[in-house]
Amino acid sequence: MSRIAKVAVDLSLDREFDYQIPDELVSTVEIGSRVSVPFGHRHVNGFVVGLADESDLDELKPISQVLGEKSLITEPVMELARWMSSYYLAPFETCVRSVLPAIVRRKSRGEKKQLTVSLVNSNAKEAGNLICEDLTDKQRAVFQCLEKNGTMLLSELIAAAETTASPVKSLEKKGLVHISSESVYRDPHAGVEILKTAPLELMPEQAVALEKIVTAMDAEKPQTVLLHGVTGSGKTEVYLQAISHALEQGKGAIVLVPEIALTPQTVDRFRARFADKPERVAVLHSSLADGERYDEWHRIRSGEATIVIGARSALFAPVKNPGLIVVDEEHEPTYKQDETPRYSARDAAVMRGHRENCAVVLGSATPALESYCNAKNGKYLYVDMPSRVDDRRMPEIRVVDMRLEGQRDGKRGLFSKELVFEIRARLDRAEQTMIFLNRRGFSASLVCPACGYVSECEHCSVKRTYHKARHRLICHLCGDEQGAPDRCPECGSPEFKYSGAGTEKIEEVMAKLFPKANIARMDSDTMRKKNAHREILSKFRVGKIDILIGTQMIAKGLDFPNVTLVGVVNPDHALHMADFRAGERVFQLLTQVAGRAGRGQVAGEVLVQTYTPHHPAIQFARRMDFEGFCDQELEFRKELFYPPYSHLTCITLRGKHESQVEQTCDLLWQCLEQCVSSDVMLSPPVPAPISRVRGEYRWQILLRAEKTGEMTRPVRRAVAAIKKWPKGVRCTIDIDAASLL
Ligand SMILES: Nc1ncnc2c1ncn2[C@@H]1O[C@H](COP(=O)(O)OP(=O)(O)OP(=O)(O)O)[C@@H](O)[C@H]1O
Ligand SMILES: [Zn+2]
Repeated sequence: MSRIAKVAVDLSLDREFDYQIPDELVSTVEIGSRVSVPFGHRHVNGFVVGLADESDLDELKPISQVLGEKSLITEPVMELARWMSSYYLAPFETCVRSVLPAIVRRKSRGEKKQLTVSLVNSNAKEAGNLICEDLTDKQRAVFQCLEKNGTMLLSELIAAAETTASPVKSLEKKGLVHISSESVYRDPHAGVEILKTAPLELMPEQAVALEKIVTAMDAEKPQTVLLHGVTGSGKTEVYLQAISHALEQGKGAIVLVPEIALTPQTVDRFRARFADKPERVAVLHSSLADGERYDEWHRIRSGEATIVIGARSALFAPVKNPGLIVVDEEHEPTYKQDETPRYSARDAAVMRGHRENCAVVLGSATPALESYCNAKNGKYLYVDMPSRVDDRRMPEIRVVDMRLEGQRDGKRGLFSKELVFEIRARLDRAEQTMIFLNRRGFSASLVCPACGYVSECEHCSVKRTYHKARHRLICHLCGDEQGAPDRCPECGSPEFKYSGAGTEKIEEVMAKLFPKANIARMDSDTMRKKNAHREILSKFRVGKIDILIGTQMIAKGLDFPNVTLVGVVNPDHALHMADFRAGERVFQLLTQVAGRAGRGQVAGEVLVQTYTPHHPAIQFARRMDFEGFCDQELEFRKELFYPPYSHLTCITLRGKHESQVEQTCDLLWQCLEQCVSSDVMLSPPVPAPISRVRGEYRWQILLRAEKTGEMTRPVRRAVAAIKKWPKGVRCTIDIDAASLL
């Protein structure tokens, strides 16, 4: 039995402290236990992160108390936190904290209790008759109510007997009723009924894929598999059957889905397959209430739930002995957390797989170039499914050159003639259309043609977006908003121009073009209410909506067989972003959006309206040529030593005073220059592409190297070398940065 515990306390000190484990706690303290320890003159809480037999210190204070019954962090998850801390250069304690939902960390007792009341025994009736005369009217009413209904919730009993708790208490004192407290499960799916689905008979490609995955799962050293399946190839069905295999082996499974694709539809598909024992499936995502999250997490910890489906942080779910971890849409940038620790859930999943000796499946129709190269190099097993279920045809993608469109009409409309024509054809045939535009609001910007004034956010270096319904100008970066002016604040001209359409405007114009159609819009503005998602999607499913307009919310994972047309409006602005992955992102997005069309009997069609029709990302997407896209993109990455040929670290300094930020950045760069080896490519400091956010200026330094370790050591040293780190300048280090904006 170890006698010394290493404890990370909740004080952001980034170090561990040794404590003695007192005799009476030896059997309860384990790695991951939540404990209370003396610290200076007070007590603080912390986690046991390690156990030891010896300490460098002679006198150790004892742990005062263990909070909760079970350790909260299992050993493999604790190891994962340690790996994150060293790989992503994040304080260990922050990593430990981030593997637990806040509510689980805060409350050692967070279950919801309910009081139930029952008659004491079968003789109670007789006893009741005997003593009925002794009872007050109210007590009698309560007694009779229980006689009639059996055990009742205290609250229901009080309501039914039209009384208060006090007569019930009196009856308890007389020994006639028993009041007990029971935990109630806060069910995130309360009221939603699902029917069990049977496994589908697999298509040949699916069968091969499943077989390879199962072999990887059963191997002595389970492997990571890249499942490259085109949209509609039935990846989800393969996941489901692979999970069944894990269950048969007595193991659990974790399925990660991007938050945005974590629609009720997706969750229901998993719940339905395992509906014979619904308690086996737990969900973890951001729209759960705290209590629901607490219960779901503890159901996993207790071993009741063995299948977890959730967003990024569900990777840390305390599933015992997982047999499979699935990362669906593995290319999604949202798997990268954008606060410390800046981990990639995909890469951390592969890491957890290694540690728990469990297979990992990364699935996508458009794998990230990093994963694709890992598969081609043999690091991952490559499995592909190049055709759709039932040999359904891939949609035909047409690129509409909006430059020509403009010339034809003399004036530029929002929609091309072709798109309008095709939508009308769908309405006539009672088929459905989706229109995708990755910009919410009404207009991207407000411009004064007279003096050239553009409304920009005061705190960020971006334009404000006009929201017409609310008649306000809103900054999409910091959320700052103000009323839209009637005339130009600079020159007073009343001739304002709003340019660059958003989803709100598309909806308005559509409604004018197709007055009889049912049109709905899905973006973060219309999705504020809790069940808005479910409502719109189920209306769309049953055909009550003809045209669904949306942002990236509608790009992924949705499976609506009656959608035969997808229109993409202006993917161009994403191409012009100052990020080396811009082309890759547009290619992925177009492929995903296009994948929503033609998933049923009727073939689908996709129209992409663009001002840059010849851009390779658009052309390769049109031809559905993933390999062609990769070849040319990889060539460019290789030439410039960008990922996947290197690992990339982005250091960002931010602060209110630009000169201070710039000077500190220069200083840091000089330190770095002295620390890095010749294997590291160090770029000089530059202002970030979005140079100001929330009133703070931002400067960046990029480092690239084949191995991350070659950068982390010098970066750590350089940051420490700056003795006088000016107050007000903050530094973030992003290893394997997903975005440079
Ligand atoms: N073996 C099968 N037999 C019949 N239908 C199937 C089979 N496998 C999957 N399907 C159906 O095909 C459709 C597409 O499958 P699924 O959604 O799993 O594809 P996917 O590859 O995950 O798609 P995407 O990446 O586009 O979201 C679904 O409606 C699914 O029920
Ligand atoms: Zn702003």
